[in-house]
Amino acid sequence: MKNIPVILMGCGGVGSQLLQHIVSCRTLHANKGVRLRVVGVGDSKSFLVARDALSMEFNDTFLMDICRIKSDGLSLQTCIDSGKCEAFPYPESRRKLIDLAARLAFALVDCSASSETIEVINQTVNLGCCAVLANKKPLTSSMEEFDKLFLQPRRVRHESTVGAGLPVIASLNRILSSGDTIYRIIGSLSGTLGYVMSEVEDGKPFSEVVKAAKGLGYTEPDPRDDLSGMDVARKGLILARLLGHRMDMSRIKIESLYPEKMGPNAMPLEDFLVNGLPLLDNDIKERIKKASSNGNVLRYVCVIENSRCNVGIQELPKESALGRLRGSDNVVEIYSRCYKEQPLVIQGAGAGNDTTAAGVLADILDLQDLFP
Ligand SMILES: NC(=O)C1=CN([C@@H]2O[C@H](COP(=O)(O)OP(=O)(O)OC[C@H]3O[C@@H](n4cnc5c(N)ncnc54)[C@H](OP(=O)(O)O)[C@@H]3O)[C@@H](O)[C@H]2O)C=CC1
Ligand SMILES: N[C@@H](CC=O)C(=O)O
Repeated sequence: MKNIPVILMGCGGVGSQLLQHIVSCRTLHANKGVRLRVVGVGDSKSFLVARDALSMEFNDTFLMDICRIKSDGLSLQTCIDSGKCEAFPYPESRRKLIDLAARLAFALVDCSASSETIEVINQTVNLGCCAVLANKKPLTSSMEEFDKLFLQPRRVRHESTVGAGLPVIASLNRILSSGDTIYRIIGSLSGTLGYVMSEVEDGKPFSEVVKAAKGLGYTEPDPRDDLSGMDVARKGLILARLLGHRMDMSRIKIESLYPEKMGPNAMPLEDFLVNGLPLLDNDIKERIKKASSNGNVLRYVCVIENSRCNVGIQELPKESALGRLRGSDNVVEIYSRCYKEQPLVIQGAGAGNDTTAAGVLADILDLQDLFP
């Protein structure tokens, strides 16, 4: 039986769902000759590690306790007295991770939405570990950090960073490996914005629909990351960099759905959700009404072409591939030498804890040949 030690950073919607998937797939994995040994779990405040991570692991009851604690909105610090693990506050936890990576090769899974994880990911990968990311931020900082991370490309997986569980990155890599040239990608890459647009089309207020998207686990921890277009821009940047374009976020033209005075530096999240969002209802409703009077719909679209990437709202025919999208579905159209007239199209649920965590789990399993 192959053993893959797993350490999870970030145990919110996606991370907790991943732990549940790991537990519920025990028999399936055993039949494939693989066992995932979860030896550490961290949230924003602390990091829990099995007492002897080289030989011990968290048992499934403890993993489910962790999920319960997190879904009750509590900190992992609550588990400190359980006697099953050692607990480390930040930043001591980072040192513990590096220390452990020197003795044990593990899969470090980033299900946080933090930009602070990149250093520890790079250091552990350098020491022989693997990294699996749902978090887009480590892939969208400087080109230098991106290059560092991909010094060991076989040890890094990040399928869920674009299109959640959809096989977007895998398809792109296969096309590129075959020597085919991709010259255009166009897509609706935000589950949140797709859901919001189609629900507002059906007559619901924008503010209510955004809050519903948050409740359904589609949005980023702060939904302004979605509404500002930043989340889509990050996905666009990841795809553009995979195509070989050495570009930074500053090169992407991004359209925001709220004014700067409602941004994270000007307004606390709670204030934005309660007081800011309703102020946007009318504008979006009017834009959608105007598009509808032309027989069109609004979709938030990402276009990558000629080493340029733009993200923003487009008015599109209702019957186009993008116009037909409903709910949290994403669609990605890839045009290349082989897919010239008719693009390769990937479509399906593009957000949600279940599908995202499933994508992360598939990435971990994909690493099995790198573990003894
Ligand atoms: N939801 C979705 O549909 C998809 C999400 N993703 C990505 O998955 C990631 C997680 O999303 P989601 O689960 O919805 O977010 P949540 O806010 O539910 O969870 C984030 C978790 O990360 C923890 N955290 C924050 N900072 C750190 C840190 N520095 N180190 C370790 N853990 C940290 C938080 O801790 P605490 O609990 O203490 O706050 C929380 O447990 C995001 O990067 C998102 O972009 C990708 C594709 C789809
Ligand atoms: N907030 C994102 C989640 C997946 O990346 C989205 O809505 O698409």
